[in-house]
Amino acid sequence: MIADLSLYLVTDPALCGERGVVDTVRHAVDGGVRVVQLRDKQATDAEITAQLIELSRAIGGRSLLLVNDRLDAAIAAREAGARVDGVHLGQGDASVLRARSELGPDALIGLTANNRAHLDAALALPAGTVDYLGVGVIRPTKTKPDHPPALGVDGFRAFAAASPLPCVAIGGVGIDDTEALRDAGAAGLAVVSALCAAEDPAETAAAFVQRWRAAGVPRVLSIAGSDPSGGAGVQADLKSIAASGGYGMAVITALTAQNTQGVRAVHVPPIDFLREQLHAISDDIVIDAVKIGMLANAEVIRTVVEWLDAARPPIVVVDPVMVATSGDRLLDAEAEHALGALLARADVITPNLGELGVLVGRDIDGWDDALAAGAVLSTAIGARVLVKGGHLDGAEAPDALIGAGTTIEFTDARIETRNTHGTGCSLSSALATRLARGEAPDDAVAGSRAWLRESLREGEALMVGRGHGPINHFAGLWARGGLETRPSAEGIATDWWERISGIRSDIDGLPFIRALADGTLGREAFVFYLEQDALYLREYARVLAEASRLAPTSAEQAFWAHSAHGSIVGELELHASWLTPDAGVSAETFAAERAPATMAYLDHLRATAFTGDYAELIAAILPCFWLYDDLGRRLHAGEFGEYACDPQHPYASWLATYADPAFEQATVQAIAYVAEAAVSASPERRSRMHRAFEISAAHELAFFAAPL
Ligand SMILES: Cc1ncc(COP(=O)(O)OP(=O)(O)O)c(N)n1
Ligand SMILES: Cc1nc(C(=O)O)sc1CCOP(=O)(O)O
Ligand SMILES: [Mg+2]
Repeated sequence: MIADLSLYLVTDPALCGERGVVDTVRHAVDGGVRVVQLRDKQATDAEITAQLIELSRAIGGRSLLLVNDRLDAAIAAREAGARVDGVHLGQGDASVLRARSELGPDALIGLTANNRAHLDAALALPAGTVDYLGVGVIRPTKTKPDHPPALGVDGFRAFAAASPLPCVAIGGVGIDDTEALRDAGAAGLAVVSALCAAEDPAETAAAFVQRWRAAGVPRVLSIAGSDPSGGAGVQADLKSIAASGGYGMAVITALTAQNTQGVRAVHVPPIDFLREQLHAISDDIVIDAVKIGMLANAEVIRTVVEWLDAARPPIVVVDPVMVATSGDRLLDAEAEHALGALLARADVITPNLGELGVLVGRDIDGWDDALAAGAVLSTAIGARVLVKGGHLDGAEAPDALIGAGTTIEFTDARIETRNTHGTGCSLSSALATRLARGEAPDDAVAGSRAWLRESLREGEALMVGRGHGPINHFAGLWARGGLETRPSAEGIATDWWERISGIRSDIDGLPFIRALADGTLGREAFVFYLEQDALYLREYARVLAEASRLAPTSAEQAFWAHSAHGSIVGELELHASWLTPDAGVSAETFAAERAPATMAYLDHLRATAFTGDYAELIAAILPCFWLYDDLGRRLHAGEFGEYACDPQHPYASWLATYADPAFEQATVQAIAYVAEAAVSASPERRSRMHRAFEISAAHELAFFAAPL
């Protein structure tokens, strides 16, 4: 394990005063100290051993524990069962070679180096003998009166630049040195008086940690499954971490074969390989935060828990991936049980309402109930809970950060988009990164949510997949960097047409279409269809007229008005030519009942017209043009059989109306108007347009299916 040396407390009994060393250490570790070095020049070895045993208990594995100078005392404390992780030795102290030999390869051994000669000597030692260098003094300090000449920050920078070993800055280090020393290459700050003499060591340590984190690029490890479509899993985590200002790393717990339409297969590699991945990272890289996502089974969960206890990352965010978008439970009972141990090691968990329900053992009934359940869970696991309300119905999309006796709610208008794949993964990764940058929890949630909303709004432009597409993790960065890419009108039209390919093939396969094409369609079904078409066209004409009224240009106003005229003329011709008494149709066709499919379609169009949004309305209007034109030309071109082109076909004259060149031209124009409106629309409005378009296409399918 590589040690996190970021905040390194060296104790001094005099400076700890009446509070004493143990309580000072306990509070400082509570505040985020990562290494404790017991330093006491007056105590006997036996006394040092006893203090190490007491400190080991007080720290409880939450920080590393070293001892200054006293190698034998460290050995004795270990033999007494204390967890003593290593020693720090000076130039005149015991040999680091002996320390390594006595304490073993996993011990943390530090060596003081105040000048170039010390550095060269350290580098001449066998590799792996020394883990880090204590380099000082940065400035004169009373804590060590016999200190060597001050290096200053620049002297430290030069030293660190020449050292392949991590360098911890020591000697006169205060909180205001944090940024400069981290920038100078420090692997950590070793402080004595700044913490031992502090009125509140926990608060002071936390302040040091916040400044240290804010001064660097957080190294964030995602432990999750792989989503080859790039929208969720480690792929989304890495994008989210990078977009939030972190350096992302990823350990893969499971391989999935999935796309925007669902998961096809899951492969869980051998558990030893997961363990190897985890240790490969923690043996080499200081981890500032971990985000844990999909853990496929109990064995994977236990392996991750075991590693967490060894690696002790300072920030752990768990996205309890337990319930699929479909509502299916993703973990078996054993895994759900094992999850408890993982949650107990989390700083924040981010369940959606389904996952919250599983974790508290009951269904969640609305937002207030979710808040209550979140509070229960937070108390039970001793961590903050970010309850995600995205699955709630309604115009609002709330979240709430619950924990430490507070509930902070965040709410915004829901963003209407189908491109929500990986939203949960992305939010939790952004949150972990922001926490590792030193942001306060509520600020980190607010910032992550704002970034996520921008990414959701821009997801449509990516045009990824035919199902629930991904968010655009870098939308904001691209916009600010001049890299924003707007889709072309042609690209949008192609994408939208492709996205209804399933509906289009379903229409082709309908009995009604097949029977119409091969001439076997019964008279009754045909007349039913004509009647419904007549009822539809009369109302469709009104919707087209509304589009004309809303149109932003006179050309579009004229086009939609002309189309409205064409629709009502078409309806009238239906009557004149087909809906006649000798066709066995009553003159009062409009007394005919609107079939459910007709009613639903018209309701969708009228509801869209009611929004007053021109772009959304013409998107809803478009499928009627596009699908009829496409179907008619293919029918007429013989794609459904040559007979459809035969003048002897019982419906030859009807089929001929489908292939009208004027209608084809009108369709091309309608597509152009919609695509141009989509290009200039905001991503959110474009998403609403696309949704209206897709719903209309689905109604077309139902309309063609109704007669048979
Ligand atoms: C982290 C760290 N760096 C340097 C020292 C100084 O150790 P040493 O040179 O052994 O001097 P004394 O501490 O013994 O006075 C340190 N203790 N820790
Ligand atoms: C223990 C120690 N070693 C130093 C070295 O330069 O090797 S300076 C030092 C004391 C640092 O105390 P304070 O943080 O209160 O300045
Ligand atoms: Mg010493």
